[in-house]
Amino acid sequence: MTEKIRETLRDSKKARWTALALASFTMMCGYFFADVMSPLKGLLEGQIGWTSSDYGTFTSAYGWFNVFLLMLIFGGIILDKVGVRITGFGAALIMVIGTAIQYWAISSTTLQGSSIWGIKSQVFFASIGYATFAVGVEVAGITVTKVIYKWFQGKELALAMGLQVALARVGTAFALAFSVPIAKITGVADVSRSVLVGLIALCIGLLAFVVYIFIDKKLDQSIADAKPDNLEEEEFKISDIRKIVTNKGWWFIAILCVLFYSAVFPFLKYATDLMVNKFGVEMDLAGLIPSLLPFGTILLTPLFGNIYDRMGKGASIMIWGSVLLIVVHLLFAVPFLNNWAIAILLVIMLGIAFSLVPSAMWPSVTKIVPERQLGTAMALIFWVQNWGLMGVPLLIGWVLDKYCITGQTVRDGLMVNTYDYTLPMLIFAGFGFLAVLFAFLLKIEDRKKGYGLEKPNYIR
Ligand SMILES: NCCCC[C@H](NC(=O)[C@@H](N)CCCCN)C(=O)O
Repeated sequence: MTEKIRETLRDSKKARWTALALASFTMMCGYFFADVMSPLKGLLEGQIGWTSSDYGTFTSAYGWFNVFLLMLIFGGIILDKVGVRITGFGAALIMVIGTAIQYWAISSTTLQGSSIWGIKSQVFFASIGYATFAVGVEVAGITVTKVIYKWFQGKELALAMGLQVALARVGTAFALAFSVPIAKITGVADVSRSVLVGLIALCIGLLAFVVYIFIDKKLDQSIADAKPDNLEEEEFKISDIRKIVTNKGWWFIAILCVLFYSAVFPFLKYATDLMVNKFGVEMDLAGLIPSLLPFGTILLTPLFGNIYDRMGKGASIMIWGSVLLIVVHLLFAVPFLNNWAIAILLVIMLGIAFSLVPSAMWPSVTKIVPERQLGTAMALIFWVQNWGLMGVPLLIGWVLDKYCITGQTVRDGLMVNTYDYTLPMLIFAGFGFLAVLFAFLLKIEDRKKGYGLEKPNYIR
């Protein structure tokens, strides 16, 4: 049996790392686009008259279809039923379509001045585009998890997942660092230009996935050739959903995930604005400090993944990452700590937290559910998480508009509000406290059920 398994294409280092590179590239483009608007909050206010609440509505649209129309869950079920090739291609195509809608909305002048259901038309359609894109990028995310498990099970699983996340962070870092310069490249600020660059990147990402499809076919063929004729694999059944949602360990990971990520991704959406308002950084440079966060994680996530592969301690890694998250957000909340050097230090610390938890969390899911349920289990975790990714930016936008406006100022010749970020940062720290609690519960559950979260992934 062991002999047979060794004969599949996944045993070729070149093949499995190439597969990882292609799928991760598609995700990197998706992550670039996901955050391309984040550093543009100030420009959106000045150039096309968006308020913080408009911006909050737009960013929260990320979860509209995923959460309310259950698109993510359908995506997970489709993934477990039809496999990574069709699902991944469909997801990449949906990303391109959503991005194109958003580009049209942002660049259109005809939408300005009207509204739909009380939302500015331009905000509404940009949000629809972003919500569509979000279905694609989230389903692509779960597909890539299954892709990595397919190629790396019993091998460098957490390292591979860490590298995929690291490349995704490169996409985020590029968006945070270059979105404003791209918008201003001609000297006249145009936010739609950054969105267009994202659209082009995603078209290339789609092509990369098409290439992946050919390698994946070869892998399946090699697995079929190596498998004894009488060995039937158990297929995913809809009743498996019940098994997933009655699994306590799965719930602890899902809740930890929503809490932890709610204190990171929504924070990033406002981080550029925080740098300007609290730390007095010039708007053109303000995106650079938050962009250090993904840069740090690029090295650290695979590093911690490698440690998990070889030494285990997955549940403990998640606890330490969540503790660090609280420390960072509490320090961000302290009013007199307002020097930009402190902001850099805190972002670096947040980068460590943001490497620890994901490096251990995603490989751990594969230890809690069997492979045939992996797509659906991941989709359900992402679904729970998307409530946070959708609700928290909305909450922070509302809190800022309602409680945190301290005055007005002229930036880049445009009149904008100034904000006190203490309250939003305390809210983020609160998520961190709850995350630590659930990380502990997960560790206890692991001890009871013997998932092996504290054990190495690598089978020698
Ligand atoms: N192989 C799966 C890795 C998941 C990585 C994880 N992504 C998510 O949690 C997404 N649901 C949210 C992506 C939001 C993008 N702005 C991550 O750590 O990025």
